[in-house]
Amino acid sequence: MSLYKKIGFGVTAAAIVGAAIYGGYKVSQHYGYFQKKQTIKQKIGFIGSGMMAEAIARGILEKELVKPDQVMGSDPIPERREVFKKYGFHATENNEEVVEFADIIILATKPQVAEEMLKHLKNKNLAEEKIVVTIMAGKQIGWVKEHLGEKSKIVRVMPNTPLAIGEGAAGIVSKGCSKEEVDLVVSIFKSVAVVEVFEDESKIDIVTGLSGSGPAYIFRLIEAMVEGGVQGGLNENDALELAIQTVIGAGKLAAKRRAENISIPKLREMVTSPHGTTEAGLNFLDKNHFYETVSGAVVKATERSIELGKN
Ligand SMILES: NC(=O)C1=CN([C@@H]2O[C@H](COP(=O)(O)OP(=O)(O)OC[C@H]3O[C@@H](n4cnc5c(N)ncnc54)[C@H](OP(=O)(O)O)[C@@H]3O)[C@@H](O)[C@H]2O)C=CC1
Ligand SMILES: O=C(O)[C@@H]1CCC=N1
Repeated sequence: MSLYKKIGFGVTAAAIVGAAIYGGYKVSQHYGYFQKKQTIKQKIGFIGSGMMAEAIARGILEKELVKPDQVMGSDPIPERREVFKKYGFHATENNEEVVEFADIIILATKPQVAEEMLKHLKNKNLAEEKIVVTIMAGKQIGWVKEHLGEKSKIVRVMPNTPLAIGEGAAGIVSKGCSKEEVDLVVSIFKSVAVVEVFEDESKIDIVTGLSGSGPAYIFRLIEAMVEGGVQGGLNENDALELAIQTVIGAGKLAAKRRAENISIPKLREMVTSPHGTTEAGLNFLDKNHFYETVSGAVVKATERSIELGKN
């Protein structure tokens, strides 16, 4: 190819890429083709601007699904409102203001204060016009409908905090919504999470025990691995760096190899040399019921979710 042609091609390609990015398209890093950047026009309101509300709002902002002025959060705590304002979101003390503002209202208070919070949501338009998303552990759609009216359109979502960096996992069920309304909520969460949609609402309690609470189990695991490294003589910073990367690497490897039908036990075997170090570590875990302890934690958290739904 002549130098002129090479330069000509380069300039043309750069111009196409530039125009595409300007027009809201981005080049997929993985596949090298143009993708339309997903955006939504609906306004999102959070009742309760705590940890999970921030994770969702931050995640969808960083994905550029919404602009900051499409988001509002309410909270009685001034510091939480300040956190929301720092992202450029609207923030208020008044839940009614969120209901007025938003097309999609996310109920993000603790389940223990849900009854009190719902009692005060008296906005007449809520039932007919708005989609209500509840992320509250345990609280069933039927229970929310008792407060907001039979006609209300409710989607129950169980997210987790890695949504904040686009690496979440979420379970979704809905009642009283059109297919388009459910698809809209699913697409919002899909922009920042792997999403499983269920028919049977009781699955959401299990999702809560597994992936909703799950990040905390992994953080506890990291804490314990760091402790082991420090006991062996590493400094805490090095131990933390290595433990975090081990969790990231193992998680990514599990995801990639799963796509190639390589099972998790097989991946474990690939680390475990006969009579080697891993075997010694795993034997200690087994002797101390690690497997039953972790699966039991998921069951206990699931049971707590069911219990929270009864109160
Ligand atoms: N954190 C997580 O990883 C996940 C949480 N969830 C669910 O998300 C919900 C929120 O959890 P999380 O973010 O951790 O909790 P937070 O306590 O961090 O957030 C809730 C916020 O709501 C405020 N609040 C209390 N009452 C009201 C009210 N009447 N109106 C408006 N705001 C109010 C709270 O203030 P104050 O502290 O004064 O009560 C608090 O700032 C829970 O229902 C939880 O089950 C679901 C999945 C994962
Ligand atoms: O601990 C909780 O109750 C909430 C629900 C899932 C994660 N955090």
